[in-house]
Amino acid sequence: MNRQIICALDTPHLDEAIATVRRLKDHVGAFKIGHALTLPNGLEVVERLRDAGADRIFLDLKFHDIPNSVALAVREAAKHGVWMMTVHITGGPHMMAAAAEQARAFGEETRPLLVGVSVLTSLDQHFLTEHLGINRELEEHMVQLSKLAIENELDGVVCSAHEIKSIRAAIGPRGVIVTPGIRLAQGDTHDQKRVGDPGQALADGADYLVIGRALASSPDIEQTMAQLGMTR
Ligand SMILES: O=c1ccn([C@@H]2O[C@H](COP(=O)(O)O)[C@@H](O)[C@H]2O)c(=O)[nH]1
Repeated sequence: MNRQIICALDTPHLDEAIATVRRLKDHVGAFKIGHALTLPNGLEVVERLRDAGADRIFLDLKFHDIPNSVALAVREAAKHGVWMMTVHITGGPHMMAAAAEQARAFGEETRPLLVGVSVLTSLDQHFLTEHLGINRELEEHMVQLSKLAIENELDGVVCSAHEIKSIRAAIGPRGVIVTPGIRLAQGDTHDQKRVGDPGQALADGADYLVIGRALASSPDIEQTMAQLGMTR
């Protein structure tokens, strides 16, 4: 079991998600669900996955709206007892503060952790510069947005393996860093642009690693965890 690994359940099929939870619950610390699973099945999937053995559920719906709408969404999602949730940092300071206030209303022990998303791991510098017209370096952009997230009461941020060190230096030891886009050296990068090695990501300061396809499609989980260097 490695409690720092979060397995992404990217499927619309609840039966498949439940089977993956049963297969991996003794190997990983949490399971992440998003739109693919919740849109066809509703947020009741949280209870169903918990019944299957998923103690910690990360609801990755990446809320991005005006403060009032995001606050309402966070409150409704938190009622399901999820462990972690995502909001977009570019929703702005008022939106993040409103989300954090709602999460905190559920009590320190049971409230969800809120982490902020800035530049998705499927994007690169070219997109940022050419299509969004942002002229600073992607890493610097993410450092500034990550600082904004912590200043506005989020618990942490999502970033790729490329930015962990500089974001950790900027937000300090207490901010939670969650890193998707984790791949083996020779692994298929799929639709991800900014990928990294699991051991290096943890050494650089990530608290949690999100791994989807490599785990969910693994025919031999013991072997895949060993290849990832994640058996401790
Ligand atoms: O910037 C981001 C934010 C979230 N994700 C999510 O992580 C997993 C990655 O899946 P893989 O199969 O390991 O690529 C997926 O659920 C994304 O929604 C991300 O990849 N990048």
